[in-house]
Amino acid sequence: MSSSNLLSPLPADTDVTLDGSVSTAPTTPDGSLGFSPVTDDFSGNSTVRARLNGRPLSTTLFDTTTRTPPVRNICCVGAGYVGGPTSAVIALHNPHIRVTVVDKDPKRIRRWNSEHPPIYEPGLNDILRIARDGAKECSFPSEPTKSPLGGSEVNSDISTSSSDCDSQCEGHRSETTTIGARPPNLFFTTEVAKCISEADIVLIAVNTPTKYRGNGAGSATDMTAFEAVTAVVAQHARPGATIVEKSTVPCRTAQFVQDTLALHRPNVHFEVLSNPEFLAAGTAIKDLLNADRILIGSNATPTGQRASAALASVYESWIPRERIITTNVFSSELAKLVANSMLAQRISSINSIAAVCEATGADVDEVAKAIGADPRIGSKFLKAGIGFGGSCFKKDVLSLAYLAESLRLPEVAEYWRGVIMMNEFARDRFSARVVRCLNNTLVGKKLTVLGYAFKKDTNDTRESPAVEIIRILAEEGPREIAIYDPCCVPIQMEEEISRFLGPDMLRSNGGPVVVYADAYEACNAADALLITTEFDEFKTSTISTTADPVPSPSVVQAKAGPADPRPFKSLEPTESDFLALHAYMVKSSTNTTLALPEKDPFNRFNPMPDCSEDCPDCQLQKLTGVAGYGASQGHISKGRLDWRKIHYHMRKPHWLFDGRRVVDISTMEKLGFRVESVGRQGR
Ligand SMILES: NC(=O)c1ccc[n+]([C@@H]2O[C@H](COP(=O)([O-])OP(=O)(O)OC[C@H]3O[C@@H](n4cnc5c(N)ncnc54)[C@H](O)[C@@H]3O)[C@@H](O)[C@H]2O)c1
Ligand SMILES: O=c1ccn([C@@H]2O[C@H](COP(=O)(O)OP(=O)(O)O[C@H]3O[C@H](CO)[C@@H](O)[C@H](O)[C@H]3O)[C@@H](O)[C@H]2O)c(=O)[nH]1
Repeated sequence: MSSSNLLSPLPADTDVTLDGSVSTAPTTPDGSLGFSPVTDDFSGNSTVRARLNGRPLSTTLFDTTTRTPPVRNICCVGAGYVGGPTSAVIALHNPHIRVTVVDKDPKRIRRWNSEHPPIYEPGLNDILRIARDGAKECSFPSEPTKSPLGGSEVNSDISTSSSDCDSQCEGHRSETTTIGARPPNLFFTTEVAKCISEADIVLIAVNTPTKYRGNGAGSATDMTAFEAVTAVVAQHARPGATIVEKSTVPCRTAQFVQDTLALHRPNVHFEVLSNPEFLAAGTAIKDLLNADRILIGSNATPTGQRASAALASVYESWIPRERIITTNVFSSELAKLVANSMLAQRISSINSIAAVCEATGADVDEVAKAIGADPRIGSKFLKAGIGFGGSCFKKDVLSLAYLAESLRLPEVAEYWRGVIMMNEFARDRFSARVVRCLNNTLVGKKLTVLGYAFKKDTNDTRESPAVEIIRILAEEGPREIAIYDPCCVPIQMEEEISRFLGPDMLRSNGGPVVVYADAYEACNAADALLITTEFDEFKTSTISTTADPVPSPSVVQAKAGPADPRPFKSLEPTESDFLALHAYMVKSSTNTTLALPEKDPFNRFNPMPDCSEDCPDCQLQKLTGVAGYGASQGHISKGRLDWRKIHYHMRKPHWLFDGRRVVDISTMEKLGFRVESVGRQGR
């Protein structure tokens, strides 16, 4: 494909062939194939044939000798948790590529084009300010300065240094580093078809939840959004474009995509790749910037390999080549489901052992430490608790189980369903323990649930075990179920509880649930406290019955924030180097008069676009009067709870049920709490 075609996109309805001439290939009208990638054709034949035009998935009609064309334009369909941050990082590290994120939801797109994006992830805003808004040239000392705390001080040094001497002089070159200006290369829009038609690579990153009705309900993947996007891509993608599955999809979905393309555009060549995402909520930017692996599945044909190499080149802008794993397309699809299923399985495994510990006197944390020291097992993902939540683990384990059932492998399906069963067992065992300890009646009692999000440092509540625990406790008729979460916004929690558990659950409608913005008010006069999310705020505070131990150097460093990343590894700093320095400067700055988004120690950022009238973050700020309260600022720790104060204002006998193993049991018992902990024998 000639580069001039790549740079000057044609209208959405114009087809251009690889050699640049206009194609006569027809574009079919809207339509759906009604395909189920899981239940369709599982004959197990190694040569898979495209059913619609008889062409094998890997067949090419094209000259395979030409070099991989450079990628100049990427379109990501789906501006959600995955599409937004992934595209932002791709754009940050590839300033020569135009990255456009498209979504059918205009409200979501408006928010991406504003000061308050629809999701909060630490570090995301700084990346948007560079890639979406364009950035100014800036310079800074190449070595750490003596006064790391003086953000503005260093800033003034920079301007003196860059304006007072010739940038080519010897002294300047060794003391000052300059990072160039860049125009915006990240865009958010609802013009789905147009942007697809302009792209060399189309990433599909739409939601693929569990089906909630019909065949396979509660287990199979709901491919509605993915199928709809595939049809649009098939009609509008430019010939020769590479279509990438970024969504988590059932194994063999690539065949469906290829079939759809062939149906709509026979005789036009497209490559289909699988490139699943492994980021976790709350650490998305860190995970993307330092990905331990990038997985790309492709056809084994020369064109498949070329497409894979082109996508790999995008990641190679910041990920070392050796971390990019290439496989066949179905292996890649399956690997994503297996990665999540194995992580979920580890949690269920340790939670099954927690039940054994509770019955025997062994301690699950001690067992986890002992087994985790074996490098063949490893120590991660062995924290026992009330079970995993989140939008991915349950749905992906169920999708794998459904796949196995579709392949007539009921034993495999049953094995993986056991992971979900154990997860529910962990959660329900905890609620049952609370009720049992409280004399099997909650009538007239106040219980306080600490933590509503599915994991710490996020306000994401999808599939949070706390929700089901609240439902079970409410059935026992307590006087009050108080809820406090350091990260979630109370009015949003109330809205969710009303939606998931019914409006009658709320105190305002006569129910037992009251949501608090203050932990101490939530715990006041409580009969029992339940820790349901592993927030650091809930850990035993240093205000204890014993003197504080001398903190270790690593603890001192952790409190001080990130270290100065200078001098950088390479002479030409990367955008990641800049962000690391920026984070260090902002964290070290003592200037608290600046609102967080305005903190710009190097004067690199342009003004951010305004929010629209319907921005929920702005509305929330107006309502609460607190700037930065809510998702836009993310989680700003309020510090650890003062457990002594909480104990003083609670009712006897001071029950504390630790569902996440976060408190120090002996300290809490010395304070007077009656502690019941997951994975430890109770009274
Ligand atoms: N959330 C995570 O942490 C995570 C991590 C790894 C992988 N995944 C996978 O990535 C995929 C996306 O997940 P997500 O969390 O980003 O979902 P999401 O719900 O946050 O975002 C999906 C977006 O797609 C848009 N969309 C749906 N249909 C569309 C259409 N026809 N045209 C244009 N836009 C459309 C929606 O409006 C929405 O904004 C899923 O398959 C998920 O399993 C998610
Ligand atoms: O030892 C542990 C570790 C985690 N959890 C719980 O497990 C859940 C999931 O945690 P985590 O994996 O950190 O968060 P997710 O954002 O759900 O990320 C998972 O799901 C994503 C979506 O597919 C993947 O991309 C990530 O790699 C995968 O970690 C949370 O409820 C945690 O409390 C435990 O109970 N014990």
